[in-house]
Amino acid sequence: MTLYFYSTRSEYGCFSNFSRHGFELDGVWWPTSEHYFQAQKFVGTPHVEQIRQVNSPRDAANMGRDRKRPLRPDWETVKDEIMRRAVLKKFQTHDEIREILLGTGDEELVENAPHDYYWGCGKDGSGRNKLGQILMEVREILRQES
Ligand SMILES: Nc1nc(O)c(N)c(N[C@@H]2O[C@H](COP(=O)(O)O)[C@@H](O)[C@H]2O)n1
Repeated sequence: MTLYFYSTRSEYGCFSNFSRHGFELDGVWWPTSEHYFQAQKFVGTPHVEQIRQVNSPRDAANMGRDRKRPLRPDWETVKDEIMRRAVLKKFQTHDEIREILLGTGDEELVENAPHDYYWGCGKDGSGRNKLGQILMEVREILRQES
């Protein structure tokens, strides 16, 4: 069976990077994994702290996607690893969502994001579902740790 997630208000909403599950990484507290992921696009600049401090993950995403801020040149090669680090730390930090993730067993996890063909499955299901894949990798790591 495939388990789909997207909205933070629906079942498995805690799998979304927009879920309000903060964590400490790189010596500071991040309100969501979306904040961390978007901020890393601008590592070494003041935009990192600006994004960390915005209230909502939607605002963090809008800032991160705004190409008036110059994207770090190696972004395409580092973005998957950055997402993996953030998602792992999020689920290591919060017992209740770690149990939800482990409770999905070996089911396939898919981010049902209609406009995102990289992190999600896209409108027609043909997307790469990288976030779902990373969640399944993280689930395996957590299983080994438990
Ligand atoms: N809730 C939500 N809304 C969107 O519009 C989305 N694209 C996603 N997917 C998430 O977007 C993040 C990556 O975005 P960019 O690579 O900066 O475009 C990542 O958290 C996806 O899971 N979610």
